[in-house]
Amino acid sequence: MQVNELGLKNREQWECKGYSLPKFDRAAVTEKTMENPFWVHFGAGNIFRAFQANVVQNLLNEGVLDRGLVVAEGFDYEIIEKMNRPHDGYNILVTLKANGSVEKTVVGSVVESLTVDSENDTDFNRLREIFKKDSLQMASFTITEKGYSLVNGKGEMLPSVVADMEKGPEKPESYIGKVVSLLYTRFQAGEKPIAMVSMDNCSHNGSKLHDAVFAFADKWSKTGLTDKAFVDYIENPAKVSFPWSMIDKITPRPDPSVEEILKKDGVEELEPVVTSKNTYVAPFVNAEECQYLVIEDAFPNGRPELEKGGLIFTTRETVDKVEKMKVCTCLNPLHTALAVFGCILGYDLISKEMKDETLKKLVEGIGYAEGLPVVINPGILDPKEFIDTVLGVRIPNPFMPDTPQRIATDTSQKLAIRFGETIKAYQASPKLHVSDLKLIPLVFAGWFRYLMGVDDNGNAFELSPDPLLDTVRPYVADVKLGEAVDAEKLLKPVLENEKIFGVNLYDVGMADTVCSYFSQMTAGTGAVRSTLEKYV
Ligand SMILES: NC(=O)c1ccc[n+]([C@@H]2O[C@H](COP(=O)([O-])OP(=O)(O)OC[C@H]3O[C@@H](n4cnc5c(N)ncnc54)[C@H](O)[C@@H]3O)[C@@H](O)[C@H]2O)c1
Ligand SMILES: O=P(O)(O)OC[C@@H](O)[C@@H](O)[C@H](O)[C@H](O)CO
Repeated sequence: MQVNELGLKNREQWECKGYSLPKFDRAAVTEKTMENPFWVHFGAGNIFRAFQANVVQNLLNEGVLDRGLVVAEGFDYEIIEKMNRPHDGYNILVTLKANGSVEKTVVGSVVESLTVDSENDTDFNRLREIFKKDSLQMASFTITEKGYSLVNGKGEMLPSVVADMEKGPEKPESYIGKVVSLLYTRFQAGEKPIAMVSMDNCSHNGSKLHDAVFAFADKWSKTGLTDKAFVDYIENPAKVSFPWSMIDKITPRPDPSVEEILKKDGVEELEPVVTSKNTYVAPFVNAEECQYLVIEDAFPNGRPELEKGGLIFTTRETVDKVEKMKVCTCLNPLHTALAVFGCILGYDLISKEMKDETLKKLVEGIGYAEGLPVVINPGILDPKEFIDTVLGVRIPNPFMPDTPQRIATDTSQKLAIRFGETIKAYQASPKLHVSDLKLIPLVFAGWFRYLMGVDDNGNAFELSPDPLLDTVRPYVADVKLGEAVDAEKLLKPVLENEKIFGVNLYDVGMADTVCSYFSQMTAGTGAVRSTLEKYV
């Protein structure tokens, strides 16, 4: 049983093992998609495989859609070369339900997989061709928060961005440079409309994508590297929109326990790959059942009826509220708290952490007591019910192989949005006081303690990748467990960094608390646990 066109010819073999297979005519769908593509997704990672690709598959099965997806990978070409192409774009989605049952679906809705590489003429020219098509309605993105950044940890423009800004849209190297070059192709083809939809977990994600795109369009238009009117095209929402969105579906990395289930069924060549750029991909993806994708309804070239697949289209204001609810209070901050302390306390599963009474109390406190008071009810989802499900069903799901190490990736990029927004809301409130926040500073102190790369037993552990590691690790490099530490002297430059925390922790009066917690957490082995027990 191979996950590819040939291997899927014997449908019975798969169906008798309980796999749901695509019910549409894939050859016909491929042909139509090649001719009239409507949706290109940038970022061929796990969330896309588990969520968007499956939504499109369901709509193809129901006959709501007659065309599939094109996926474009602009950062980690190995994903396309080692996964998508050998498997003809197929992928197995394994849904791990909280009651222990498992649903297996072969997803075949991705009918074209391309690298976004200006050195690869075949793929890049094909993308240019796609961007010239009248039929193209949306380009979406799950490229992680750092994918939108044009600068490094020190705030300096990335060399590839500097080069592209100077050279123009012909042969760009940087991710966003390549995307803007494709938009320029669309502009040149007759200023055709398109929605550029960021689906990453960052605040006001559409604006983040817009700002990065605008920086190139503005520069190129001003320096004559593109037509002067290109920037007006980007800035005209009737031509190019940048809707905000909120996406939610816990999608851990492909896990060996799931690989084993599929192997037992007789599925072959399942081995996951960890690419040289650290993406964990396999011919299968494992995810929870629960999912939400809420998108601002701003599609200048129209859009398919994706609401029939469960997506919610609404106003920007509602997306903002729903995103604040999920990313800033009711899910992602709790994840990051569990990630940081999970790594220090030696956990390798998020669900196991929820059996640790102290950690459970910690995330309940961050969610219900500190976060919930600043959540504005978005109307389409109830915040209290949402957090009840997150803490009662989703995060503790023992069948989900999610790890603190995955979630700890890029923590420096996430603290501002996951906690800073709450701090700002306390600052702005006439009734609430930043000094009431006792657990959020505990997570910040925990992050500094995490950066030491030494667990609570005093053993070294490997930190998850993060673009700021080289910048922030040196601040704690000389701290030794059991030795007195002048936390303020060491940590001040970081505590002041609004980019990391969303606020200057001195200005909001939280720096002293973080320093005090950090000193307590470094008092010796076991000090992280005892500090948590003291304050939670
Ligand atoms: N996995 C989840 O549970 C989940 C849920 C909701 C939202 N998301 C969002 O989706 C993003 C991707 O998650 P995933 O599960 O697909 O991760 P993944 O590790 O499977 O894939 C990451 C994707 O981002 C790309 N990427 C990584 N660094 C990049 C960079 N510097 N520039 C451009 N592209 C880069 C990779 O090439 C790959 O396509 C997350 O960062 C988050 O914003 C994930
Ligand atoms: O994907 P990241 O790296 O932004 O964050 C890690 C997790 O918190 C995240 O992936 C959640 O699983 C997801 O946001 C749930 O919808």
